[in-house]
Amino acid sequence: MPESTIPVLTIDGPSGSGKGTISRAVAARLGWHYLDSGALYRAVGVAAGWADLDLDDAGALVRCAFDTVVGFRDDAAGEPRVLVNGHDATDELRTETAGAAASAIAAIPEVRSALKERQRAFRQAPGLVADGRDMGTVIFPDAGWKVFLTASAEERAERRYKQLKDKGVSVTLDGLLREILARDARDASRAVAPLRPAEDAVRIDTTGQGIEAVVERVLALVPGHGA
Ligand SMILES: Nc1ncnc2c1ncn2[C@@H]1O[C@H](COP(=O)(O)OP(=O)(O)OP(=O)(O)O)[C@@H](O)[C@H]1O
Ligand SMILES: Nc1ccn([C@H]2C[C@H](O)[C@@H](COP(=O)(O)O)O2)c(=O)n1
Repeated sequence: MPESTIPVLTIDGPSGSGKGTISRAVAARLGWHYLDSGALYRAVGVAAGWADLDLDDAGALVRCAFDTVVGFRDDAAGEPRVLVNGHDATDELRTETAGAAASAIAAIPEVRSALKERQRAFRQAPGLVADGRDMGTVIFPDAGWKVFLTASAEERAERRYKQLKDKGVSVTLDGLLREILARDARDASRAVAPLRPAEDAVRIDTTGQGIEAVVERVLALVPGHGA
């Protein structure tokens, strides 16, 4: 099947809007592949940290983006794991520190270019669900279905708070809200591929909506897959 005819559904949105959760569930229901593009940016940020690189050294970060090897696999319990340069970095990748580092390096245009083809290579039959910030605008502008997920910043902070508490991570709700607002501002204001809905994206505000309801709303967009 020529790559351009393989169906793609993109789900973009700010941090904590539920992109990863919804995309994974929708991909499973469709039997399609899943791309967590944020994990690629987080992996470069984490690899840069391991190599003690300066987050202001754009040249070194671009080299790091080209050199960092990222692998995705499910463990025996079916939980997704991410390998960075052969090491299981799943837990480190999910920290707020890694998210902030990813957001900072993602503002460097050459880092974005370095990751572009790697993301497009995930377009494999029978289809792909891709989540991130620029999936519908830059990486897969020809996607058949585009979603832009939102939720109030307060609800997103509460979701993250609950998620981290459940993992035994000590955080405060106020601190998380500040981090979420700072990351939204940085991701939306950068010059290249800023966080914004594609013109043809369907916007879904998930504030007060459960995960299953959102999954059904997204699936309803794909002919033959609604409830
Ligand atoms: N509609 C929803 N209602 C309640 N909780 C939700 C909903 N969607 C997602 N969540 C929960 O919110 C948390 C964050 O979701 P998720 O990691 O999918 O967000 P994200 O947009 O991918 O965030 P990030 O961009 O930071 O990776 C998870 O604990 C998830 O279970
Ligand atoms: N398509 C993407 C995906 C991610 N980023 C950057 C900006 C985010 O703050 C950071 C972490 O992403 P997350 O794992 O929270 O989805 O990575 C981006 O610029 N473009």
